[in-house]
Amino acid sequence: MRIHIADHPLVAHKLTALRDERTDSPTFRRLVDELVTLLAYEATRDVRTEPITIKTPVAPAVGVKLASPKPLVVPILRAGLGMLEGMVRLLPTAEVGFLGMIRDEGTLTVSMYATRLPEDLSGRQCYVLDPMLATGGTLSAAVELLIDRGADHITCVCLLAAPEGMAVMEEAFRDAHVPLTIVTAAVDERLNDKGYIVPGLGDAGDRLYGIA
Ligand SMILES: O=P(O)(O)OC[C@H]1O[C@H](OP(=O)(O)OP(=O)(O)O)[C@H](O)[C@@H]1O
Ligand SMILES: O=c1cc[nH]c(=O)[nH]1
Ligand SMILES: [Mg+2]
Repeated sequence: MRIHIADHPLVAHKLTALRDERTDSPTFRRLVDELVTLLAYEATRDVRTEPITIKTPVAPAVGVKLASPKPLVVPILRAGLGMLEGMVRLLPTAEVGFLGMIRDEGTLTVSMYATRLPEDLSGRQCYVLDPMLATGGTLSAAVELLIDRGADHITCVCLLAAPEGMAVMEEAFRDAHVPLTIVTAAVDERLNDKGYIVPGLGDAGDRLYGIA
């Protein structure tokens, strides 16, 4: 598994504003959108392209276009939905699949309540969107499902990660034959006893959408 921590002053600036408890929902949504655009630039470094020839006003030129099959972007509901627009803006040919997942706040175990994905993901590059990688229960279950359906290249885009969640992902996919990358804006200190990232930003879903 490859881990990329986006080390850029604009990323750090936006992340600081996101963490701030005084940031209201409309501003939080806008900052998530902007931050994803910056992370998407890194996350799509290996996106497959194919050559095309076009004509400039002056001469023919060889360029590239996004390859087929189309990349698949998979936001994990709810909070991952806040990252969708920022991602597809940079990947306009992408298709979008959905996973609805929620963790029990007491036991921290995850259940999947919605799945809307192609049955066969063979040959597809997949981009999983989830702002928070905490215990890793959610993201590991999502990645496992994509691998089971044949995805052959998976990149997870997270705003924040905890070391505990990173370790769970490393262990779960140690022997995976699929290239797996996690792109995140920062790795925080730890989880608290309720499974929240410290210092983190609180509950990403609630801060985006308001209801628990
Ligand atoms: O790494 P984990 O310990 O599994 O926690 C991370 C998950 O928790 C949050 O989702 P939540 O269950 O709060 O659902 P929501 O997005 O609907 O708020 C977050 O959006 C992640 O999906
Ligand atoms: O800190 C955390 C952990 C899980 N989910 C969140 O939204 N925030
Ligand atoms: Mg939540």
